[in-house]
Amino acid sequence: MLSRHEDPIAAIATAPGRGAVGIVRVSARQDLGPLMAAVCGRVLQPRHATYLPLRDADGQPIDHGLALYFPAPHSYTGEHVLELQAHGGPVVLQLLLARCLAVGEGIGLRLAEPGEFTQRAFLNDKLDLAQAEAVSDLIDASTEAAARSASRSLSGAFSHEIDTLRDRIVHLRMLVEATLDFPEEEIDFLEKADARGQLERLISAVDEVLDRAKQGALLREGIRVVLAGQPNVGKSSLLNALAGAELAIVTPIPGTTRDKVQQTIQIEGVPLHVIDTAGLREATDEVERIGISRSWSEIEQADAVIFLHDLTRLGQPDYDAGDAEIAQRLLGADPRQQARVLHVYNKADAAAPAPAPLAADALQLSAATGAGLGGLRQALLQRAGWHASPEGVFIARTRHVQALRRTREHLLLAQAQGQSADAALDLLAEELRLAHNALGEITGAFSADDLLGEIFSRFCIGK
Ligand SMILES: Nc1nc2c(c(=O)[nH]1)N(C=O)[C@@H](CNc1ccc(C(=O)N[C@@H](CCC(=O)O)C(=O)O)cc1)CN2
Ligand SMILES: Nc1nc2c(ncn2[C@@H]2O[C@H](COP(=O)(O)OP(=O)(O)OP(=O)(O)O)[C@@H](O)[C@H]2O)c(=O)[nH]1
Ligand SMILES: [Mg+2]
Repeated sequence: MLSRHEDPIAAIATAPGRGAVGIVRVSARQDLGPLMAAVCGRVLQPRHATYLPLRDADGQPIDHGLALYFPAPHSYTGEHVLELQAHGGPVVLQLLLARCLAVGEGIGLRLAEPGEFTQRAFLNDKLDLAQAEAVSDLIDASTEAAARSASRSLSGAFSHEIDTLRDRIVHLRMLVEATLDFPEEEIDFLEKADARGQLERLISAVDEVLDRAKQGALLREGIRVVLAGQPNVGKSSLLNALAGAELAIVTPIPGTTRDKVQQTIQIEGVPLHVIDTAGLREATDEVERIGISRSWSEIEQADAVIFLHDLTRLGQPDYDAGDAEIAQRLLGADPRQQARVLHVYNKADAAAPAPAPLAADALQLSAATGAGLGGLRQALLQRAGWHASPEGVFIARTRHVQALRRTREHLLLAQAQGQSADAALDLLAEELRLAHNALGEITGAFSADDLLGEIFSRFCIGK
């Protein structure tokens, strides 16, 4: 990874687009005195907002604004930071930015890459990697619950849990390494410290954090729910009912929806990306055929599939044959496929009650009246695996969940080594080392360069 002392020394600057107030932000390891003198006309008092004219090369004010100077290391990035807060028009900000870049040419001032301010904060130990990711997750949060849990992760709640686990692994590693170094005292060291008990409790603690991280990842990423079924069963009506808006076209004509319609809704703060698709049938029309093949590819990528049926048509031979054909392709013999699929019967308002015995976990509802939608929302949350209350969740990513899973696997292997009669201590030590490494990837103690590049390049410009 990039060493903390070899990061590029170029100074960086950025300005966002339109807003009430816009900030040109400069971060550099080099002295910003000359830049301040040129643009602000004076040396600023550290960490105090000063109202002054921001001047161009001819000494003419570009704007009057607030200037803030944060001398290193007490800044967001840990470098010297100068902020010029001006009126938020794009032209004003571009002029101000161009002026800074011209004055800063001597110190190599250039435009910042996406995420580069936060990357520098990470490289200068202001934030760990999980906190840096939380900055981006906070900005991109699609629900209030996601924003609150991102803020919790940014404050270090998640990192603290990881650091606590890491300390416990380090302690165990120390015991085992000490035993390896002094083999004659083997039994004493590990027995006396109850190393086996410690390892067992550590695995439970990892399980607990893993569960919370899964909830956090769910809150960040949401799940993809596809509405599938024969034409005219009410898929588009159900999307509209869930979203509370007329998003998709609804008509009595079978084959109305040709292309997918996607909308993100939230249920208890969990984002659900709901996708309405073209009704599934033997299509004769070329356009419809393409639509239907898209439906199937959406179904393949879904986390959950709502297989929608029409209560008013149950028992009609053509209709039943159509459903049977879809069921065969959708469910097959694979139990994992079946776990994804939720059977939902629509048009309960227009049908005689339960015309045929339905599967035990099937839901009945009416997209037209909204009856039964609450039950569907709960069933979707359950399918998603959501069982937390948003207050206790910190934001997390799939990357974190995977690292925790690998940590857990190595700890289990270490435990297996420790339990065998002729415990191979060197193998146990190795598994603990691997568990330590896997956990370290979360906060960035052991992270490859390409991973860091990937994480920061996904930030918006200016963070
Ligand atoms: N104007 C402005 N607002 C902003 C930011 C910014 O960069 N500029 N931030 C950008 O994301 C966030 C705030 N993040 C910040 C984090 C640390 C420091 C800072 O000065 N840290 C020093 C001193 C800490 C202290 O006094 O407790 C330090 O870490 O040493 C500033 C902003 C949100 N609002
Ligand atoms: N009575 C009643 N009619 C409904 C209900 N939901 C949908 N409909 C009607 O069923 C017809 C088809 O609804 P859509 O939502 O367009 O059905 P779809 O499954 O999207 O159809 P395609 O796009 O053709 O695949 C429309 O006339 C709707 O008004 C319901 O809950 N009750
Ligand atoms: Mg439709």
